[in-house]
Amino acid sequence: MVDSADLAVRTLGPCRIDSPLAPRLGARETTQHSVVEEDRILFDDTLSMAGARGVPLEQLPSLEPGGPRKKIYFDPAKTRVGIVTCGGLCPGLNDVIRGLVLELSRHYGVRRIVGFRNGYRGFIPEFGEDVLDLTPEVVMHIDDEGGTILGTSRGKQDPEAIVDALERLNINILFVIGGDGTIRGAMDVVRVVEERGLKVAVIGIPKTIDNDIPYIDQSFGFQTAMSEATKSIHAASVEARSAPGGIGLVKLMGRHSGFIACYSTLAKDDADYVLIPEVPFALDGERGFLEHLRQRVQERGHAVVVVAEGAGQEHVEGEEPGRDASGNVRFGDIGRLLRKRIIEHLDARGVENNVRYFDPSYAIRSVPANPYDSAYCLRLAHAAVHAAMAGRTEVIVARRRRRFVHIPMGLAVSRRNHVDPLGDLWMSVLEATGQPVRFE
Ligand SMILES: Nc1ncnc2c1ncn2[C@@H]1O[C@H](COP(=O)(O)OP(=O)(O)O)[C@@H](O)[C@H]1O
Ligand SMILES: O=P(O)(O)OC[C@H]1O[C@](O)(COP(=O)(O)O)[C@@H](O)[C@@H]1O
Ligand SMILES: [Mg+2]
Repeated sequence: MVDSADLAVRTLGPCRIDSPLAPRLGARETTQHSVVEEDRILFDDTLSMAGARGVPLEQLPSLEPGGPRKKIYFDPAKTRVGIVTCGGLCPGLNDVIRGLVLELSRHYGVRRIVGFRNGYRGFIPEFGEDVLDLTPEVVMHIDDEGGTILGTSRGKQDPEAIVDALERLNINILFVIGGDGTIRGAMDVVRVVEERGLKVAVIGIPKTIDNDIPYIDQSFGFQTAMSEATKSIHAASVEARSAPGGIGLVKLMGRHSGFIACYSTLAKDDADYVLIPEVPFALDGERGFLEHLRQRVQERGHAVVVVAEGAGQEHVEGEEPGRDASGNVRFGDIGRLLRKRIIEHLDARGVENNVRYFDPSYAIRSVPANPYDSAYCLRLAHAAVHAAMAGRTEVIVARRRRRFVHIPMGLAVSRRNHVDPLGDLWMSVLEATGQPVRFE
């Protein structure tokens, strides 16, 4: 259970410098549209959860609000900033980089901003990566392209060497744009910064198309990625409806979470089945998936199946793809397994079938952000700059229940965000597809 200690935000010290944005903050007060910096945002949002704490109102766990402060910690004229992007691609990475540079330059007057290339390896001399000077002119139109102008990578790097690079370049603010692994790497950097008694702020902007980062509404880029995924689901539906016994089968990314599969199905209500990592399913047997699919195809003449890449791994044992450079599990190919098993099952029963397999894989994450995610990325970048200039560290900036907040990194990596099989989202998917609650 999350408590107040989990939500405490670390700071480098008192804020004594007038913020350039202070004149804009004078008349503000806490409303449903804004929160003043002295206020806090309740963590629990139902009476039952708040009541279960059994503590007075002021002791309920609460989050520090994001947004500009009247006073800041860093002197903009003496501030040098580093930016790094790590892990898998996600629509909006360039939007975040652009937003950070424009906010730092235009509103705080920070002039020295560098980008580290290819993830954390950009700090390590052996990789010979030069840094990239980031100015408004350099970043102005980078949001038109997917990917990241800095490049990215996976694989743990030595935090001591990373902090050596920060010291060599006199960097006192580091923005890390990445997912769970990146945030863990940032925590290692914070530890070394403290051991050396340095005053360096490390702020995370949570990134992943998987939406597997907890305690936030949705990670940036997720909406764009799931929108891209709907194109494959629609194509699968067209193929399935255009052939006797047509079956469209779509495999989608998402790692150990089924959010992309769920939302892209709800958006393009063409799927008859959604299979996700969070809900096991039996393939065989009278109540298994294959038999149910056979009946659906014989009744309707076609069907669409959406499967998340991490689903049904118990059916692809023996394929030992191992782990990637960051230690993330690599999955057996559930898409190809399902394709094979569906054809075998229907052929054996003399049921005509034409299976069309779609694996959009990287196509959903290498596109530019849609306008919604672009706006979201810009606001996240603004919040990250405000947090850093106010001397916060070891936090990610996030939107939680429509409010921008500071979430300690330790909490952000304490668990993974999953589709709750008993939650509203999965209920909606079952209602949309009409599939049984369980295949067993
Ligand atoms: N457990 C960890 N501890 C420290 N650093 C990590 C850890 N896992 C990953 N990293 C660092 O974070 C980077 C990205 O992590 P990864 O899990 O691949 O992607 P993402 O952060 O997008 O989920 C890796 O290049 C690695 O340097
Ligand atoms: O980019 P790689 O190494 O092929 O890994 C693919 C994985 O990256 C992702 O696209 C995004 O993962 P991260 O955001 O955690 O990096 C996953 O959905 C997918 O399983
Ligand atoms: Mg990740």
